[in-house]
Amino acid sequence: MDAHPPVRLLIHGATGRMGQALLRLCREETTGCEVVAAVARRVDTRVVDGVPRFTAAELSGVPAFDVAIDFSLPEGFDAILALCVARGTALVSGTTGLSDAQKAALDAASTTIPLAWASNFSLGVAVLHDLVERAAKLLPGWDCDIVEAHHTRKLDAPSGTALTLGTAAQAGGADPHYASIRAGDIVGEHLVQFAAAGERIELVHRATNRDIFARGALHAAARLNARAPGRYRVADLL
Ligand SMILES: NC(=O)C1=CN([C@@H]2O[C@H](COP(=O)(O)OP(=O)(O)OC[C@H]3O[C@@H](n4cnc5c(N)ncnc54)[C@H](OP(=O)(O)O)[C@@H]3O)[C@@H](O)[C@H]2O)C=CC1
Ligand SMILES: O=C(O)C1=N[C@H](C(=O)O)C[C@H](O)C1
Repeated sequence: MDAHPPVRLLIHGATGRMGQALLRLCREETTGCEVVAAVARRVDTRVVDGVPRFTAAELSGVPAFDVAIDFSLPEGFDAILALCVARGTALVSGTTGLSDAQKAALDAASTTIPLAWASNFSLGVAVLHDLVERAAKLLPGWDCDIVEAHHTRKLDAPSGTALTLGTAAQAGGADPHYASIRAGDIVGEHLVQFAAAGERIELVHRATNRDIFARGALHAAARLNARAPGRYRVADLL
């Protein structure tokens, strides 16, 4: 018998590409989590696979949960952050394209609840982040370019991951430039290139399946549950 009760999850953005991946993994894999509410802007069916669905307008009335996982859009982000603060629950968010005010609100909320926001929940990108900072430090004066490619439905550009990798490059002393490609159904690819006269280094991450992001977020949720308030990085929760 499992000594720990399951972590009760609210999935915010439940009908989207990421939301559907999260709900499927919670059904099919052993995650230590149980989805108690699925929220999207619009809802066609009230209960799907035993999980009650709520519209964004009904958010304040959702049942008790331990951790919210948010993969929605910037226009939905303020409401889920406010709900987690009001209920004193943890929040894992992968929503990209947040404004500076929303990023400041994340910092403010982390004084009262445990929070993990990341532009990319894959292990590979967490490692790439460190490699980029190290390469930038070792290659002063080299040109640094970050090229990201995603599916045509993606709304923000450059991607959140590209901007985070850019921060790593800047921490190493580089001055990165960005380019974005939107084509077909590309899940997510990031190339960080360092170039000088006569030579070039390319560091690349290619995601071929959204489950890597969803598994990373579920792992973060299980680890974040019942932690002290604060802002946690993916690396802190491995
Ligand atoms: N950090 C990471 O590892 C990753 C981050 N992402 C990011 O996650 C986000 C979602 O991506 P993706 O799943 O592809 O997007 P989708 O467009 O497929 O899904 C968005 C979801 O959010 C819901 N939504 C939109 N507006 C609101 C609102 N105001 N209130 C509540 N729910 C809302 C949508 O509901 P409805 O359909 O009813 O409008 C839908 O369920 C993006 O910001 C993306 O960049 C994506 C992959 C990995
Ligand atoms: O919207 C997506 O799809 C993705 N968004 C994230 C980002 O903006 O970096 C992460 C991943 O690349 C997929």
